[in-house]
Amino acid sequence: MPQQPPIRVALLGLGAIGARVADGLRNGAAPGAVLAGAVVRTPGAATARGIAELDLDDAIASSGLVVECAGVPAARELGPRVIAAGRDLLLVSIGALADPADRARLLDGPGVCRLSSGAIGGLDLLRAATRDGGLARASLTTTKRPAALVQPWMTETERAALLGLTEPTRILTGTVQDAIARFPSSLNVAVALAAATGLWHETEVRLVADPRAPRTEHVIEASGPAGEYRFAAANAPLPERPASSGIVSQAVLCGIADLARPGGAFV
Ligand SMILES: NC(=O)C1=CN([C@@H]2O[C@H](COP(=O)(O)OP(=O)(O)OC[C@H]3O[C@@H](n4cnc5c(N)ncnc54)[C@H](O)[C@@H]3O)[C@@H](O)[C@H]2O)C=CC1
Ligand SMILES: O=C([O-])CC(=O)C(=O)O
Repeated sequence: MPQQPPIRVALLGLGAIGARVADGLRNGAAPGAVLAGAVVRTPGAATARGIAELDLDDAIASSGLVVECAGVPAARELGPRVIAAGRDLLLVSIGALADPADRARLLDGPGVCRLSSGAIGGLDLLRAATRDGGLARASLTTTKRPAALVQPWMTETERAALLGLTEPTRILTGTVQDAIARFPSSLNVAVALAAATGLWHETEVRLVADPRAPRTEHVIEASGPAGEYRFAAANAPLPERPASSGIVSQAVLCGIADLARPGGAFV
């Protein structure tokens, strides 16, 4: 069989997850894929790591796949440009799909937008369960350390209260839209759950700040005529950025590998 040329991957964002994905690509962790370069916000941040620094147009032109790991605002702003140019996009900041207009710009092509499973699992089963009205309701309960949940919109008093917690405390109960608006770098998983089930308005999101939580937990519960489902993940947080789970870069590398060498993937 003739060998396929490797798929060239451009990263959008080179923070905690992006840097690990870049290292994985350079170490052969996604066979059939090579790193073309990265789009960064701080000039020099990619070249300092020996990675070609690209602007978005270069990234689109010089790659077969753009992998977004730059956060929800960047995904909303730049993701649609990738798709409009006909280039495929692997989205990690799934929160960019929360707004229906952004969702259409990202999902309606001509480029293909793939969604990373990121920090959670069970989305394939829930997607199947939701067909023919099989799911009526869903919830996500996420637990993280308080320091990982501090947000720019918090007042000094709110921030101090969060950091001073001594017991597990629920700090959000709301819709998927509330969750991603208030915690855009912590609750992409809520939007991933809604994207899989279509239960954009019927999903309740709860966020718990636990000063003693050794891991980041995501518990998904869903039910309806199709059955009852419960998935729990307890992920080790990234040491350099505890807001993100360590598993996410591996999920992204699995996704890239599946796109580079189709076959054997669960779909
Ligand atoms: N789907 C999921 O399960 C998960 C999704 N995420 C998403 O991944 C994002 C990245 O996570 P981390 O790497 O931990 O965050 P991070 O803050 O370490 O990295 C984000 C990087 O993107 C860069 N960036 C921001 N805007 C940019 C732009 N316009 N152009 C180029 N670079 C830009 C920042 O400078 C930073 O280096 C999170 O903000 C979140 O949206 C994170 C964890 C789980
Ligand atoms: O990494 C995680 O555990 C989840 C996360 O930050 C997100 O969904 O934005």
